Amino acid sequence: MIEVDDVTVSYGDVRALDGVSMRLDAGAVYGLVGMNGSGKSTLFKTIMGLLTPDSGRVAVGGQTPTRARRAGTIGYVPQSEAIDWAFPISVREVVMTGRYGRLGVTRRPRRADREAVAAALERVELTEYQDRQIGSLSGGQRKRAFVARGLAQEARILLLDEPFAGVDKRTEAKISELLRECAGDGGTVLVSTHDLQALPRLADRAILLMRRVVAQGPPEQVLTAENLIKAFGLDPIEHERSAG
Ligand SMILES: Nc1ncnc2c1ncn2[C@@H]1O[C@H](COP(=O)(O)OP(=O)(O)OP(=O)(O)O)[C@@H](O)[C@H]1O
Repeated sequence: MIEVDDVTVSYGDVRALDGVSMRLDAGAVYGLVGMNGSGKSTLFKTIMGLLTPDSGRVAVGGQTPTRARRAGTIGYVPQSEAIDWAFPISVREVVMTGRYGRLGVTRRPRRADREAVAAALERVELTEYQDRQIGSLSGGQRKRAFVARGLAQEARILLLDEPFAGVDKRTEAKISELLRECAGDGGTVLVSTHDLQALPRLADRAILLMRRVVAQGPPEQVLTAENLIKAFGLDPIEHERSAG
């Protein structure tokens, strides 16, 4: 569903991704793990066609990323920091933006759109909050609103940039369950997370990123001490010993 082949992406002199390759199939959840600055958001933006690689190739459902995005194939839940929470828009309207690709030129939602939005709000348990301004929700509720937008879009691919940051365990479990359902319905889900403990339950496959792919495969095979040291730097205990 997503093919990333030897992709290198730079911001001026900063090389954010260096020869990254991966293949993401339909019907699975992929957990993307790496330290701050390892290139996770850059990878999402590249798959979305918002950044152009210096070299290498990305295909999304056999199309270029830009075409796939414009066709509504990809649902994207950005990092909270990337969203303007003061924007005067209700929770329901945020979720409706997931349907924009399907609305006609009038942009007027049809019954099917309203039903998809209502169903998505129900699934994330935000029905009673639908008329609130998006910025008036708590951090976890905001995340759920954006997950609902991805669900309402009915995209075959869902990319989520740290949907668990700052949410409580119950919300994390709820979002995880929804992502598993999406994969169960044949979707491809790529989710970045810092919660290594929850990864085996969430993801079928883990991808450890440090500008390059350090390891990818079943979570238990990827999250070894050796790989984590490669991806996150020095083992803190070893570091203390050698420093002491
Ligand atoms: N717009 C930009 N201009 C210049 N450098 C950038 C830009 N965006 C990201 N970078 C750099 O590219 C590298 C990868 O950043 P990216 O945001 O992809 O990391 P990340 O893994 O998503 O990090 P985090 O976990 O902190 O969100 C970092 O070194 C970062 O400083």
